[in-house]
Amino acid sequence: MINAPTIILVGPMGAGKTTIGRLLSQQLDREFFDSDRVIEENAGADIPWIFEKEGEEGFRRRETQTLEAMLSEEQQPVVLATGGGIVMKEENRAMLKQQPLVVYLFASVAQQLQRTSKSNNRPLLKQGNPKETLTRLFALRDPLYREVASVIVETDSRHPKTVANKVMDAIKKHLATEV
Ligand SMILES: Nc1ncnc2c1ncn2[C@@H]1O[C@H](COP(=O)(O)OP(=O)(O)O)[C@@H](O)[C@H]1O
Ligand SMILES: O=C(O)C1=C[C@@H](OP(=O)(O)O)[C@@H](O)[C@H](O)C1
Ligand SMILES: [Mg+2]
Repeated sequence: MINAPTIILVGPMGAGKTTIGRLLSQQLDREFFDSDRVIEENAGADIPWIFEKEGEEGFRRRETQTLEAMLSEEQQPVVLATGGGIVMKEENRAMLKQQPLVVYLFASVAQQLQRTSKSNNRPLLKQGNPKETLTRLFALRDPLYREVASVIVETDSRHPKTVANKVMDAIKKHLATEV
């Protein structure tokens, strides 16, 4: 595992990308990045503010720039959590597909709904009915997560530590079978 490449987490809002990414980075003693946090730091503003002032389009532009910068920098292997919409742009998917270790954290819509109901900082869930939004986005994005991922890990009804261990096992298995 010491030699494992950068681990990139994709999946819907509430899958646990940020939470599991941090745990994995601790277990592997690696740096952790979250594309959403990097976007916020570079913008000097939070995501709701960016959506309000620049629209989703402005946010997506920043997201692509951030992904590009993070993947092109020569760096030690890190753990990178992405935002749930990273797969919407073709150019992002092309970048992700070139990466050796992209993990899709799968969560059912019911579980996404439960986990995202605790916070207030996801602009896409602030308008309309969150269940309908998550259902619509899942139908659109689930095939795209599958398209870019090399490993899929189910997260429903599992404690974050259990999910992190499952990801580690799945990565080991994947790296062992890859030639
Ligand atoms: N496996 C899990 N079991 C229970 N709660 C979780 C799990 N993974 C994440 N959470 C919680 O769900 C919420 C959303 O998690 P987060 O890591 O922000 O997801 P994402 O980055 O994929 O949107 C947080 O409150 C987090 O503590
Ligand atoms: O699914 C999406 O389009 C988004 C997911 C969010 O990240 P998380 O998946 O970490 O919540 C964040 O990037 C933004 O609110 C948009
Ligand atoms: Mg997140």
